[in-house]
Amino acid sequence: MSEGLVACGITIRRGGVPVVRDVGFAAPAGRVTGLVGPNGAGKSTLVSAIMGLHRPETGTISFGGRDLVALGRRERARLAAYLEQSASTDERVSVADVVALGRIPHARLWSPEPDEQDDRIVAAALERVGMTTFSRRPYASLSGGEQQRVQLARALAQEPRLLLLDEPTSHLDIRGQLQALDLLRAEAASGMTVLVVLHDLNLALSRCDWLVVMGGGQVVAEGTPEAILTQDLIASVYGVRASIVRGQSGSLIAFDTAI
Ligand SMILES: Nc1ncnc2c1ncn2[C@@H]1O[C@H](COP(=O)(O)OP(=O)(O)OP(=O)(O)O)[C@@H](O)[C@H]1O
Repeated sequence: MSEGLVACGITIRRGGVPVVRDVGFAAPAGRVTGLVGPNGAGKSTLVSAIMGLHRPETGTISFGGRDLVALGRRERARLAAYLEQSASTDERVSVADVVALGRIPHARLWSPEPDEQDDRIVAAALERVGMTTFSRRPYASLSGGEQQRVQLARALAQEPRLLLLDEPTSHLDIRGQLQALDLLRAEAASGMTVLVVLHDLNLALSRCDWLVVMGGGQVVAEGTPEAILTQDLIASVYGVRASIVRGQSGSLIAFDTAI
């Protein structure tokens, strides 16, 4: 397996407080890695640091053996796409224009206008998220879930080798959630490294190849979902009593009560 994303000894302060503390993990290439943990665990801070939005006080972050922290903005954007928790976009533009933003890192300096290839990539990305018929609509006129699909298309249009997504399914209905995760799995199968922050542990259990669990700014577990999403872990990290129901088509977490 080729080397994907590797973080070692990452500490990040926000407002003077170390909210990510000595974090190390790996997200293998060709796999969907889920980053899970309760509110405030430090997931978004960690992911945004991978994109250079917060500078770690200590530690290293590499992708394919290259130091990501040292990369310039344009170089990083050609390598990695980031779907933020609440992606903001100038809402007066059309859906196709929003997706075309994903092509900016690939624009040639001497001819910055999108060409036919860009148009094809934008159209293909819209089709992959089922939003082709919305392409001329004003972005602002879309529902929250539709906007989230368009933002996913923007990230795909960037043709990244590393895709970071912070709660990309928070506005999606159950079908949309499964479609989005299956789309990420298909991208990973063609070699992309995918790191996705999720709150839905059943989605993480059924669709992620690898999980990193954070709690209190630290990584508390890392491994295959089946191996690490145990009753004890859910109780200690989330403070929730749950049982794991093993069925023929996989396992399911049945949540009982907050402890
Ligand atoms: N400017 C700041 N000053 C102090 N603390 C901050 C600041 N910004 C963020 N934090 C804290 O950092 C911690 C980690 O936040 P982060 O957004 O990374 O968590 P998260 O795991 O993504 O949470 P959620 O699941 O709620 O999105 C939180 O406790 C948050 O309150």
